Amino acid sequence: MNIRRTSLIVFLLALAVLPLLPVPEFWITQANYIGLYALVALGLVLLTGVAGLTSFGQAAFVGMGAYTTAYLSTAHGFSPWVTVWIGLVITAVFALVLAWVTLRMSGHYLPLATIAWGLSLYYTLGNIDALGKYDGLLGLPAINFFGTELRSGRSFYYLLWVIVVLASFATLHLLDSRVGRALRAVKGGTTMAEAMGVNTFRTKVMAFVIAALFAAVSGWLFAHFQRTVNPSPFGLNKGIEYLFMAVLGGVGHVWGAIVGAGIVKILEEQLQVWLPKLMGSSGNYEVIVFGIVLVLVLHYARDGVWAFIEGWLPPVKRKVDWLDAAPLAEQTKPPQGELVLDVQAVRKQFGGLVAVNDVSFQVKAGEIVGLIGPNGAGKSTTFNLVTGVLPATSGAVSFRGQRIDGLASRDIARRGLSRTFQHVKMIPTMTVLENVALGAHLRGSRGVAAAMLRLDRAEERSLLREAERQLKRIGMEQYLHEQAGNLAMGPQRLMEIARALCADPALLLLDEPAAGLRHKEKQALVEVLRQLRSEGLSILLVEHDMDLVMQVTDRIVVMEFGTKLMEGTPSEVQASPAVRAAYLGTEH
Ligand SMILES: Nc1ncnc2c1ncn2[C@@H]1O[C@H](COP(=O)(O)OP(=O)(O)OP(=O)(O)O)[C@@H](O)[C@H]1O
Repeated sequence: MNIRRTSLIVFLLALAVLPLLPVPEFWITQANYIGLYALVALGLVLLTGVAGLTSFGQAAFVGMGAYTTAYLSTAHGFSPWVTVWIGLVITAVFALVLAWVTLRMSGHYLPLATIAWGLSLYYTLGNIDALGKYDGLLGLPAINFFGTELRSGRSFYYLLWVIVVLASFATLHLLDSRVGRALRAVKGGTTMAEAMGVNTFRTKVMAFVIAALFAAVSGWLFAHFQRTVNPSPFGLNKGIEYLFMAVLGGVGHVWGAIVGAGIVKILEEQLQVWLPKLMGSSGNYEVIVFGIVLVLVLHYARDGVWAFIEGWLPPVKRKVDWLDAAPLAEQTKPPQGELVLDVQAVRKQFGGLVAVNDVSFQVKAGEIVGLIGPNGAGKSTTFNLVTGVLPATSGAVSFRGQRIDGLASRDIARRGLSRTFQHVKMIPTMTVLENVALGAHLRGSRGVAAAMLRLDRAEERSLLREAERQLKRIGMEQYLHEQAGNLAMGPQRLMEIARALCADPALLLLDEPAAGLRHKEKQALVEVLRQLRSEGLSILLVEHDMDLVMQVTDRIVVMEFGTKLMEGTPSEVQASPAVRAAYLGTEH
């Protein structure tokens, strides 16, 4: 048995036996608070650590769960087992609205909006008569668990920690799934994820809602643990503290949430005892210490405490369980010679600059077309117009007879057009296999619930099988379990091609695939491209390496200053004085 599994079992056993030991009640209370906090921090692992979205407003969602159950159980006699669901629904609605409004906007809108949300809920709760204003509500019932009232800290402990452990495993399962890969892809910007067919907005909203729901469950438990609620634990300060726990523990790691919650709770307790003694007066001095610790952590240990623990553990090795998985369905491919891509007088203006000036060209099934030109000629912009990254100012782009200009990248990807990037875009902390499996996102359909409950395994095995098949197709099977971030530039670019192939495209768009490659790697790339063409794939290739372009392309479109200079076979282009002049920068 490996050390990871052993450590996990030891941890779970320790959790299970703690209340049975003759430890002081105070320990149990501490452990309960750690569990309550860990549940909120767990949501932040998904939201901030994995999806890269910062929220200071989680305490407000805790308050929502707590106050819903407090009010309904005291004023209307609802059972906590009913109020938990009502709290979750109310929280989901608020989280959806908040996410809907703020997540479309980039930059600092979300953190700012969550600060506003944290502040406003606190003052709202404190001003509603029915909720007891700042005094809050008293006399909440204890949770009744199959006839047993969970009144003592020890009995409450089990319900709480079972929920925390289940939520941790559900989060781990989610991260190791189709949706989890999409969520990780969102962090580095939306372009790559969208090109792989991920609806990045929906994915972010999903993360926000899940984090809010975890917080609401924590609030529900908190309310019935304390048996009283008031607004102060749900204010902005606490929201910042939750974020601190997640960052300190290791914001990208599920177990970091528990570690962070544990450290903060114990530290807080100790500091509250010692600091007033040291300072000679009472006050919230621990907040100052937390601030300093946070700055130090962000400076010296960005990945938090868990990263250190992780460093001691052996690397996770994925079990190969997909060899007999059902193959994914494939789209019917266009017959050789059929018009695949038709670019008609496409134009892009950036203010006064015409980056692409009424350019037209076509790509037929089974051919490799090169798009070349000096720096700044407009190749990448043309590429982005075709793939939906940029909207065209005018002109038309059709793919297999249907207009695709104006469509989102992910909708274009769905039609069978897949791409790589000039600067490799990948998830460095995932393995090569997982990165490539992201390319097959649109070929799967299982969502969050299936992933959390591990009901997505059959589909997941098929996706991984396909990823392995594509890696083998381009000769990269030896890198399957390597962390993508450890790869040299050549294999990284090949990995991007495998990822694009995983989408089962009819047309592959490669943006400077040979950039940064060594001679041998370029030769390998030439072989890969030829092989793909022989398998009937069409390829549009933007490339600066003339040697490679001349070796693999059937036709070449030359651009200069945003316009199409000429189009022809490699030998025609090589013989053209105009092309030579364009590259040498002389008049023609
Ligand atoms: N978002 C943008 N805003 C303003 N100008 C832009 C933008 N993107 C590109 N341009 C300009 O459009 C022109 C074409 O750029 P583009 O990147 O398409 O050229 P390229 O042929 O791909 O060049 P390279 O080979 O260096 O990648 C350049 O003058 C560039 O500065």
